[in-house]
Amino acid sequence: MAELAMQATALVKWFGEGDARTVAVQGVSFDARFGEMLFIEGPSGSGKTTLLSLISGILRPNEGTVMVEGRDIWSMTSDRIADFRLNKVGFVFQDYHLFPRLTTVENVAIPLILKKNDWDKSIDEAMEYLEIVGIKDRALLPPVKLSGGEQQRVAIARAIASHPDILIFDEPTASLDGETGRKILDFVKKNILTDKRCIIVVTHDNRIFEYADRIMTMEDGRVIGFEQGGGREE
Ligand SMILES: Nc1ncnc2c1ncn2[C@@H]1O[C@H](COP(=O)(O)OP(=O)(O)OP(=O)(O)O)[C@@H](O)[C@H]1O
Repeated sequence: MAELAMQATALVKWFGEGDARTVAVQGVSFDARFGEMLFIEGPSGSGKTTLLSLISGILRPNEGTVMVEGRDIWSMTSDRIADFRLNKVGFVFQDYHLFPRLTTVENVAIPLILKKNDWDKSIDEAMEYLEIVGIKDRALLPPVKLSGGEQQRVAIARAIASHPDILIFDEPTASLDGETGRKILDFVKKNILTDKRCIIVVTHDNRIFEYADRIMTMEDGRVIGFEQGGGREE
């Protein structure tokens, strides 16, 4: 079996207290393996976003552990947790979160600059990631001049600039038409998924389930099942 990139055990997260308490995640355990594309699906409000925040070092669980490289991330100091967020996890958000006043290449260079790299070197390196995602010719344009699929690629280039072990996509196809969505998933599976990385995709879009290696289904803050996905390879 492939090596584990992350192992979550008995995670619990609630918001509010007393009568106002909502238990968003109620005892969730799962692992993510290097080289796999793991989909997390479930109805709105089932706890998917909260779970992602717990495993990516954004939100501290009330109970449970998130083991990465043999350590519970939540037992680390806040500096180490910040380091984990910056270096081990990448996010591609549904609405891309690109900065409109920066050029495409500057958007991709942001994580490199945050790591205190030299500006020119960061731009050069960002160009390499734009080449990987196939839109180097768009480097000097602002994101608003790009199509939805191209903006998604910018977000992917920015996410992989940190060389994350765990790359998380939140509803990657929600703003794309069916064909562009499938093209993006094909591309990600062929070019972004490696045997040293795992990709977690949160989605409602059953048109793309064929790309999953495993599909985890959530309901009311709990995992109600795992299925093998199509594991599609072109
Ligand atoms: N910051 C918060 N404060 C209070 N309740 C919250 C908070 N964040 C989430 N919740 C509640 O926790 C539950 C799970 O929400 P969550 O956003 O994790 O679900 P989801 O499956 O990601 O939903 P969606 O698909 O709509 O994004 C919901 O009942 C939600 O209202």
